[in-house]
Amino acid sequence: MTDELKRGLEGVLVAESELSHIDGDEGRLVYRGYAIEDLAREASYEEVIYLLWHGELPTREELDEFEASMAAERELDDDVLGTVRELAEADENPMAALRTAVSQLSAFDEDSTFDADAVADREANVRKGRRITAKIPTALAAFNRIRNGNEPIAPREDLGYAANFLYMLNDEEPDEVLAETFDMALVLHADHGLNASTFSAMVTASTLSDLHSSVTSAIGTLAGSLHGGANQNVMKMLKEIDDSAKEPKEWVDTALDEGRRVAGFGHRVYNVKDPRAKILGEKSEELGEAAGDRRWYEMSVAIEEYMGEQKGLAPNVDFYSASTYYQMGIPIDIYTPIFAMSRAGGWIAHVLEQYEDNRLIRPRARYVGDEGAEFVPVDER
Ligand SMILES: CC(=O)SCCNC(=O)CCNC(=O)[C@H](O)C(C)(C)COP(=O)(O)OP(=O)(O)OC[C@H]1O[C@@H](n2cnc3c(N)ncnc32)[C@H](O)[C@@H]1OP(=O)(O)O
Ligand SMILES: O=C([O-])CC(=O)C(=O)O
Repeated sequence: MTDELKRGLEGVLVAESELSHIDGDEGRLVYRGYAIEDLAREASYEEVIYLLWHGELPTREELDEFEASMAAERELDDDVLGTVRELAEADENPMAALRTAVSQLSAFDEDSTFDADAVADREANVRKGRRITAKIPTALAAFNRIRNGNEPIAPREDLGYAANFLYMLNDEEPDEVLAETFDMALVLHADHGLNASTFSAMVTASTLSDLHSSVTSAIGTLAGSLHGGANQNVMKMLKEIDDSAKEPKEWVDTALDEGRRVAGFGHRVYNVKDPRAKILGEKSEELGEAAGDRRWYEMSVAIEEYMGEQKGLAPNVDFYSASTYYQMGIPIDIYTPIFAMSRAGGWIAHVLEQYEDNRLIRPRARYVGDEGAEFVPVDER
């Protein structure tokens, strides 16, 4: 047993995984051996989660079957839709609403179980994983429509995962550029080693709790501003800079002087620019070019250059996803739930892996509290 303290578990190896590999010095990311750049360009989100869950890229036939089986699971049970409605009408935070809805899904899942002998059943977990992943977009799109005074749009089975979400969100089929850009963003966010939310899912699974609990834990963990919550804070910063007509530098100087973190910069594993930020930066630029408004992209580039000079920090995945989603017309406060929609594929893959070779995850803390305190009964204190 070592007594070396690793705050934030930095660098601590706790598992072996075949899912994703990050080279933080070279800025490289692979899912099961495939470079993220190739997957982003060539593969759909469904193809990528098939790869993560089943270990190999699907054949055409396997992909068709997998897509159809996911698409058939998109509808929400009326009770879950009722909960989503209540939460939307109460103006709940979208991540909190998603967390609650995903938790409730287990009540209507025929494979739902807390039986220790059954929680790790791989086939049942793949079925549950398909249902959870298929239903998250429906819940999120319905939530957004209801809080804006609109009725939810029923999912369509003939559209891909990405296109169907945009269709349900906007009551309009997206054009090819929007659907492909969104699909690519989902591919880029699908997995990333033992990030905090994935680890949270694994810790939950390691107690032999169930998949719904694992994904619910992960959603709660992703929500924080040091993790998935950063993407919306990036866009808030860009909007604030735009509204104030300040130079991006000035805004950053003020934030740093006040000891605040600049959202979208820094990473526990990357020491260089995140490869996903490169791809999303290109998308952000293309969207700005197409709209004849390069403002959001250029402001982002100015911040990137200045943060590099001032702090030696490079953008992470959240930085350019913000201006990409904004230029796609997506509401800012659902950027993090969209991250969850994608990362669900990775969470489930890691939970499947955890169950295969499970050991309870349980680190320890160095006790620095008092010893030998003498107990005094409450009325004598
Ligand atoms: C999908 C994702 O989860 S990607 C990450 C998304 N989160 C963000 O973008 C939020 C902003 N970034 C951060 O807060 C951090 O870079 C993290 C949490 C992502 C990584 O943090 P860690 O590896 O734990 O680094 P740590 O928090 O110890 O920071 C190291 C130093 O860099 C500074 N730093 C790190 N990131 C930033 C930032 N974005 N802005 C300003 N300073 C920063 C810290 O203040 C600290 O400085 P100090 O040593 O002088 O106190
Ligand atoms: O890996 C991490 O620490 C953060 C994360 O989820 C990502 O970058 O996608």
